[in-house]
Amino acid sequence: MFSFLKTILVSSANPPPAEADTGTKGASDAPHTGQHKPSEKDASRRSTSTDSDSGETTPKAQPATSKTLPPVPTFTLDTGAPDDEDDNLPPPSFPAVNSAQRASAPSNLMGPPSLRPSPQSQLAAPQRMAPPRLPPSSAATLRALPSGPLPNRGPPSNNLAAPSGIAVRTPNPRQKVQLRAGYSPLDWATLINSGTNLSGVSKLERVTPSMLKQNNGRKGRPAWSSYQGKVYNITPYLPYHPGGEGELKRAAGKDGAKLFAEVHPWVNWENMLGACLVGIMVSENDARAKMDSELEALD
Ligand code: HEM
Repeated sequence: MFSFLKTILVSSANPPPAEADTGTKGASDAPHTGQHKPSEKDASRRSTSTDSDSGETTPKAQPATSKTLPPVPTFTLDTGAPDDEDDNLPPPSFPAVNSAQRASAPSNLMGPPSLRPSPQSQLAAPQRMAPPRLPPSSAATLRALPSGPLPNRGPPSNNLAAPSGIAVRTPNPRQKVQLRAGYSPLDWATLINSGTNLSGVSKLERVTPSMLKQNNGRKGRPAWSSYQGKVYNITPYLPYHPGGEGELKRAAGKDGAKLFAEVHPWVNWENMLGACLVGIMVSENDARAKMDSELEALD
């Protein structure tokens, strides 16, 4: 470490011989000791430089002089010169000259000093920048209520409040009913997960159209309804139906798939009515043929 520093000090104390006449090439060849011994290489270079002096065209590095360098710009600090000098400066480039921020900002925050208000008005002015003023058309658009179902969501609630606070009815109101205590969707989920048989039959049935029609929920009979070939006993679900018993009864004794799909295609009836499965739909002929074969087996 010390020897290295010593080397540097000695080197700076004994700089290598000036080579302005031979260019800068020889500088890198100078030994670290600072004792520049002219080698054969240097001698040959000197001879080359001498050749160039005598007319060769190899370009040489020239020392920089004030004639070749561009003038260096000078800067001076503002030492409290009068404001009048600043009035000639252009306004700051941000925010843009015609922007809403600039238009709505207090003038003491923007613009050249010549536009600044007097000290009295500065005291009264708000210190925060006011929000940008929107044109009347865009303000109305922001406040407009959605008129139809929102994308990827269920039908909108019909209790949307207008900005004025008055409830407005949407064109697609929900027809949900107030369910009695103990008949919420959660209560239904608890019931079907309890493993209780809600079908009203001991084994799966082959249900003919006439059988389906007969079990329509009237005169003490259960209400059956078919969905894609499967028959469900919808009687236990009636008080739990969010759309009301009356709506659900419209599907009793018949195929309810069309009505169902018209109102809430997103509801999974298979999951909700699994515990209510009565059987599968068969044609009258199938049922008759089955009965015949069973009678034959008995003979
Ligand atoms: C047996 C099969 C059915 C099941 C499991 C069922 C289930 C449901 C469920 C879970 C809801 C709430 C939907 C929600 O919150 O998004 C509902 C609502 C409703 N259901 Fe059903 N439903 C059935 C059949 C029917 C039928 C056949 C009709 C009409 C004929 C009907 C009419 C309605 C109506 C009007 C609503 C309220 C409106 C709405 O939620 O958008 N439902 N039903």
